[in-house]
Amino acid sequence: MRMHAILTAAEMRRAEQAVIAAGIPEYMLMERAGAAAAEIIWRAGGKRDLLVLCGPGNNGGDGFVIARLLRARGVPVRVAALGESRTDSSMKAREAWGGPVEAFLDAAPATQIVDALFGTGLSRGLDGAIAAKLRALTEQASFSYAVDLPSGVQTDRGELLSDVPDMGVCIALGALKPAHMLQPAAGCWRRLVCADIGIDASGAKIHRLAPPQLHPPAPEAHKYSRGLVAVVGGEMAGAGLLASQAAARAGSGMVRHLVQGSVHLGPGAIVTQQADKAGDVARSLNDDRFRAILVGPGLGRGSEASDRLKAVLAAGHPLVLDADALVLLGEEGVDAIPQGSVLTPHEGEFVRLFGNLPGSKVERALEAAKRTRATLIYKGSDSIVASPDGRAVLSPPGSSWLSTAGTGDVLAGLVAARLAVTGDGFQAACEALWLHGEAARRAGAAFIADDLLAELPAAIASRL
Ligand SMILES: NC(=O)C1=CN([C@@H]2O[C@H](COP(=O)(O)OP(=O)(O)OC[C@H]3O[C@@H](n4cnc5c(N)ncnc54)[C@H](OP(=O)(O)O)[C@@H]3O)[C@@H](O)[C@H]2O)[C@@H](O)CC1
Ligand SMILES: [K+]
Repeated sequence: MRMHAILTAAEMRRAEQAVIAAGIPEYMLMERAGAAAAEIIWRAGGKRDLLVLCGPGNNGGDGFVIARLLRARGVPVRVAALGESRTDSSMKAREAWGGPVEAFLDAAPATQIVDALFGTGLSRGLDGAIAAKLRALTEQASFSYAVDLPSGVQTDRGELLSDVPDMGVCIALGALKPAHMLQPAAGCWRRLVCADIGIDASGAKIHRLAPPQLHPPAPEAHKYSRGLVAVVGGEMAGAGLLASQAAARAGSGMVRHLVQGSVHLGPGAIVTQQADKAGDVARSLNDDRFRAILVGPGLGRGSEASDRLKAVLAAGHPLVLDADALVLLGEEGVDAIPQGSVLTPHEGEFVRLFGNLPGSKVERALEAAKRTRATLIYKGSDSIVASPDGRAVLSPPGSSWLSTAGTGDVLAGLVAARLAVTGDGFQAACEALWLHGEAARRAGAAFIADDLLAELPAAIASRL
């Protein structure tokens, strides 16, 4: 399994400095970056006419290298620049290009365009006229490539500091940056490729979500050794049932669904147990064989729900806290969250729990994990798993069809199952997030949350 490292702009600069200190000049790195990008462009666009847009820094320098190398392959190349080149390496690359350089705002369109205006050194939004010209040229081109990042994208936060047109391919250089995974930036291209330029990113704390390595049950396994899960439901039985089924299909040995009222729904494999009062919940959970308890889906937000939640918090088992449990904890305060729990907030729940924390979504997720000493899945179209020890995993954009009722309940059930199986909150969160995305991919279009359940066995089988 290959874990893609994600480096912030500052970490990227440090990694670059380490390579330079080891004797590779900066210009050599620029040549590598330009060569890698040129290869990708050549494979996609061949000899179609190309316009390279170069900025004043090293991103522009990469552009000049790309222009020179593709010209040498017989591509009709023009270059347009935003003024003079300002770094030593980009001046060198411009000199090596040696051809004409048009004024950016006057550049005529081309079949292919390369955005090498700004990369990790972007410090503010593009001027209106420059952004408008970049959009016009991009829309007039049939092929468009962003070098490292589309110009206007903030590297660490994934924000758009000015208007960014839709690009065809984004060519990340050396390592992925947070903006390659975070929205809205991650929605600005159709394809993302990462070019290796010899940067050592092995110390990275942030990675892209990778397909997990899963294992079948051991030969001597039985239902309790595989992990007993409880799903503590409440007012709305359907949500708890979805979560229970997800937990049952994601590798746990047995699932008990504690319901309010005499509701007996769902497949026979799920043990439905009536637990009307908080005391019933406490009694049911008084069993050492539980490896994970999920509470939140369908719980409700009234005083009864609050009492049920307290019974769960006091039970002393590894917990997955989702949905209404997070809302109730938002009122109660995060101090009530037992250390080592897994929390699965979406944006609204996150803000209720932690307020408006500063920084990027990654920094906010890590700060919340540190405060609660819990693993977080900070959900969204750019979900993040954050550990209190500082590790974070960022999920690439998945199926937008997941934005439908009940998919969060399925994810919470998956986390509970994987927690019961692995005993490790961070690993469980990563595995669950990947399985959820993979089930959605397999379910195709216009699915409902229940459809994800049927896809789980195949998603799991693909990783054994
Ligand atoms: N790290 C690596 O290992 C490697 C990195 N490489 C490449 O280098 C890139 C980073 O290069 P970089 O640091 O020179 O920054 P870059 O993005 O070219 O822009 C900085 C310049 O733009 C200016 N400027 C900023 N915003 C502006 C605005 N809105 N409007 C106008 N001007 C604006 C800014 O000026 P200032 O903010 O000081 O006014 C400065 O002059 C990286 O993305 C990758 O492509 C590879 O070559 C090799 C290996
Ligand atoms: K760029």
